[in-house]
Amino acid sequence: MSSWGADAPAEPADDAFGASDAFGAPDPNEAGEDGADAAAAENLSLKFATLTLSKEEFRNKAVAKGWTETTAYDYGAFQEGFQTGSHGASQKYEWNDEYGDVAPKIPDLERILFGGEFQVSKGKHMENLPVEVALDSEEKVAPISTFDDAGLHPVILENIKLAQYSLPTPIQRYTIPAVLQGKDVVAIAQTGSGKTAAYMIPTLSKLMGKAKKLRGPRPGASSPKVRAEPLVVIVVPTRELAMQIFDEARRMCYRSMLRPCVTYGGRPYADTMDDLAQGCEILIATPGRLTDLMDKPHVLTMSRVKYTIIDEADEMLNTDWSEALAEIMGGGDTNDDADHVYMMFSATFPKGARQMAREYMSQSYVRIRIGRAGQAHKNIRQNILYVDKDQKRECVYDLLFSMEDPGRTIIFCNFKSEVDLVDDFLYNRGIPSTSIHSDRNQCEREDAMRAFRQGKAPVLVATGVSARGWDVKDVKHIINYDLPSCMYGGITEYIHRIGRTARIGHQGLATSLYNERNEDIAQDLVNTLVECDCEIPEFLQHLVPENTQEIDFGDDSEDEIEGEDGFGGGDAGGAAAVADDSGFAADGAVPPADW
Ligand SMILES: Nc1ncnc2c1ncn2[C@@H]1O[C@H](COP(=O)(O)OP(=O)(O)OP(=O)(O)O)[C@@H](O)[C@H]1O
Repeated sequence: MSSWGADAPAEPADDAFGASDAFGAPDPNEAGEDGADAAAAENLSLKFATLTLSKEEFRNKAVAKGWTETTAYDYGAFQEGFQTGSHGASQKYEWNDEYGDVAPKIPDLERILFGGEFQVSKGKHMENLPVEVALDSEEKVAPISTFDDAGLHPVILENIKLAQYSLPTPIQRYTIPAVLQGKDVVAIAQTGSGKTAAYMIPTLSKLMGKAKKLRGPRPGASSPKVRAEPLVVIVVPTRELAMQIFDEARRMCYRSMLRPCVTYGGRPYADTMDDLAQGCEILIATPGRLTDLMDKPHVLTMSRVKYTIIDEADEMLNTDWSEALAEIMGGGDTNDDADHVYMMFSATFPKGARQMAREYMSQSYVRIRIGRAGQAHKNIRQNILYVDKDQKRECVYDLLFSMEDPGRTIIFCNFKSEVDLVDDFLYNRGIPSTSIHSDRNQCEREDAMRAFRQGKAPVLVATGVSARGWDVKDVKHIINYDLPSCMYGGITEYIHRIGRTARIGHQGLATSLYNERNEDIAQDLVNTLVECDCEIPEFLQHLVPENTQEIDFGDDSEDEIEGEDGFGGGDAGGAAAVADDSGFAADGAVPPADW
């Protein structure tokens, strides 16, 4: 064990890779979410066990739990294109007009959509997530306590149950009623807090009852193809995220008339056209491909769109996308009726981005923020190690053996060339790793992601930019091989990277390799560690603020609460909800029992 590894705490065994079967169904031995046993109590204190296994013992244990032997890529096959179809062509529920009012179940499809890698279980540590709510709305938004009391369409309620979402998360408690009231929404909440379902559930629920009336044409005998006339457009910054949101849409549209489609750069055009020509009510897209299609009126019209949703909104408001976004938000033949609803979601929302968001939203939009914009949470154990540049690879190798139990790990590098080098290095040492970055062709990207999700390659090396929003089950360890520099996202990027672990009440570890090249992010890093009660290493102690209770995060959240445009309503007569002593919004709603 090297000196770096000695500093690296191994995580507790509760949520480890092996505890819920590496590739799908939860292990029956895993304590349920209510199993507040002694072990859980100990985990609550976030104590991490010290390493006890040798590398050989660890490897044997890892193999027993699903680590595969390394297998070389067949790069030739990737060049030939998709062998088994792109992810966008994945199976979904196809409505048949003969169904009448109640559509039948399709057990095989149900298993695909809600089982295996898609089967989520809420972790045992929801109480470590922030619950303070800042809400600004002209009209009262009464938070829901359960999905059953939200007035949702019965089909989506059934799908929520199949997805095993037992209770709404804090962001869902407020966003669902706001969307059901027909409001434009800007919502900010921590990574892994369920923002996707927060917009998907109420939007689809509202449309399900009226789908027959609202939906566009379907191909028939006289016209074998139709153009896509979506009712909902969801725009996301990366291809992988588009596929993931499509998966959630496939689940939530199950047994409904709403047909989801996804389009992204790299998905073969012919494939996309064929899919859209079968009918499309929900369109998930990356911005470049969407504007491309908007220029082809025989393929796509935006004239029926009732909901435009921007996920990872601060990334999308980034100047690189600003032109495409302006076109999507109001260009082309976009429906500009007053009832067109706009929504924006992210875990981070710098002040500049918030100002831009206001340009696109109606004056009475509802703003919902859980905790502080850009806040990490205490379920992520953050650890910073001082490592010289030329020792980083060895260090990462050792870190992979530092966990008490093997789990999925993502290693972030700042450069594509570094990603390739680190992946090669680990592969040559027998680690089942894979990698992803924007220079890879689409087949390689989808294959790498599939291998990682399914656990065939439980170590993924990636550039940070590509990883926004990824939700992969059982990611136990994030390693920042490089820390993001302030020129390239800084602490915002760091928060998104470490947020790939410890999702929805689980715990995880984030280890960052630090040296003098990272001084520009040091102060922000220390502030984040202090806020999350994580240990500050000796070499960063001098940056610990004197008053740790009043750290200036430079995010201007307080401005929002107090200012004219503020969250919390202020003079605008808004229905402000702030946390009471119990940490739940003091708005009269009864908090769910176990959040
Ligand atoms: N109410 C719920 N109960 C249990 N699990 C849920 C619930 N809502 C969502 N989830 C699950 O939580 C996980 C994280 O959700 P999601 O990806 O939407 O997070 P997010 O807030 O968008 O994160 P990020 O900011 O990183 O994109 C998903 O696996 C999702 O299926």
